[in-house]
Amino acid sequence: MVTIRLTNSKTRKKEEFRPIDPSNVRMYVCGPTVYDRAHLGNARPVVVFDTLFRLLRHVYGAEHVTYVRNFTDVDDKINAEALRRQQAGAPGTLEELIRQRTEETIAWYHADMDALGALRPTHEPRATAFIGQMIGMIEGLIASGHAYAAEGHVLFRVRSYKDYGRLSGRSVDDMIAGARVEVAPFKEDPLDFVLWKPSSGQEPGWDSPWGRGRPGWHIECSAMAHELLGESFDIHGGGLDLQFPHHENEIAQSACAHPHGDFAHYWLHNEMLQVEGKKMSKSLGNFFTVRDLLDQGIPGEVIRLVFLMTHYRSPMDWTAEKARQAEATLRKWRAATAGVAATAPLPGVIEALGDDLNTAGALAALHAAAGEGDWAGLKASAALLGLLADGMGDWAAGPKVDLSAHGDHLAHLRSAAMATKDFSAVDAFKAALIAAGVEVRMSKAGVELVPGPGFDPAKLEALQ
Ligand SMILES: Nc1ncnc2c1ncn2[C@@H]1O[C@H](COP(=O)(O)OP(=O)(O)OP(=O)(O)O)[C@@H](O)[C@H]1O
Ligand SMILES: [Zn+2]
Repeated sequence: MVTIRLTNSKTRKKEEFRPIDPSNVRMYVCGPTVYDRAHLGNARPVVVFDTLFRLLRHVYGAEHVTYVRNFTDVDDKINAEALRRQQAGAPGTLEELIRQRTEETIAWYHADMDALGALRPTHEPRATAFIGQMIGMIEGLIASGHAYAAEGHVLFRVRSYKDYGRLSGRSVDDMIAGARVEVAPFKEDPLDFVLWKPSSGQEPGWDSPWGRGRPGWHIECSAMAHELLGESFDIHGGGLDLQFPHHENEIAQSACAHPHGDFAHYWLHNEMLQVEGKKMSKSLGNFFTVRDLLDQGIPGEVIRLVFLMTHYRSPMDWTAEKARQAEATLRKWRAATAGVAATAPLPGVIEALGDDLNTAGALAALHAAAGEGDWAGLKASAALLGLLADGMGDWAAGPKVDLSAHGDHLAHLRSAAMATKDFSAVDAFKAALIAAGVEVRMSKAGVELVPGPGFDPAKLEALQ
């Protein structure tokens, strides 16, 4: 059996992965709040945990891994978007508009993540389908003294759970000093967080022992993980931005509601996709969506490979240069493996992935195989990484590229040459374009550049 070692945020150590039940390895990953298109940062955990899912399936058998990733379809951001649409004149009740928004966003999410070669998880529960379980869990927490109802809200009593703060390594008192905790008159302690809150007529709500209301975000994950994976399961994942408070709160609720279980054994957190040193996020406005990149003609497979080039626990940026490198690599690999029958994944790839999902190391093994001409091993290894799959889209048509700057430059050289009668610069630039696989059409009307079948963006880049 292959040994897998994972860095467990709970212990801050790289540990050997030992599943509770090798015939049913269980993983929960926090999914998206479905109010808008996923940005590129949102795609990072999808690719990271998809890679882990694929590795686990390879090691334990595809039938022996259960992967749950939820959709948070009850959230104030969704309500706000629906309300905005209604105010802009969209027909339908608020409830219908909310439903429309979540349906539409889930469909986008599936299309975008499919394009990245991510397998659909075993279960994709929607929070709104588990409200009964959430209410049940909250009732249990009240009964055991870990939660209290006040003014239509139910709050978790943070100080009733002695290990609160362990995952993120914070003390309760530091949190009070540092965190933006909401002080509300009905809270016993500013740290206490919401399990349930009242809904106005405008907001989606469900009947509960505390009146019509809706769950807080944290309890959603605890209830869905419990329902689908049980009191104790193997891996819980998500972005590092969720470690505190979301995951800390999930642990506290679950540990107190199910004292005989131990919730997740291994906690994994992916680092952030950044833009100029800052987390890509909707609130900062420094984002672009996966769909933006796909629409620019960048194949999903290229986006996936760019993610795999960086270890999941390191921050990373998206750069055009990385995309070009990834694209050149995939073009080469695709051409060389066409018609080749895949054998088994290379041992070096399994070993690297088993070492805390060292995807960069796995890719190095693929490059080495390419160097040796082991295309059968490379093809099998690429499949394990979710690359070179058949029908991964836009490749046949080739990428859409913007050659207008090169076209303008060529036109400029030509008009200069008309004056001097020296066409050597024009000829040299034209030859370089052709060498990069660009078809050059020059007429009196102007210059037209079209990427040809052997188009190589890296060579084009060298011309600028
Ligand atoms: N810049 C990023 N890099 C990596 N992962 C991210 C980034 N931003 C969000 N995530 C992850 O995306 C997943 C979905 O998160 P969620 O839907 O809550 O994001 P969001 O609230 O839309 O994002 P934002 O943080 O931009 O408001 C979570 O696992 C979260 O950790
Ligand atoms: Zn969660």
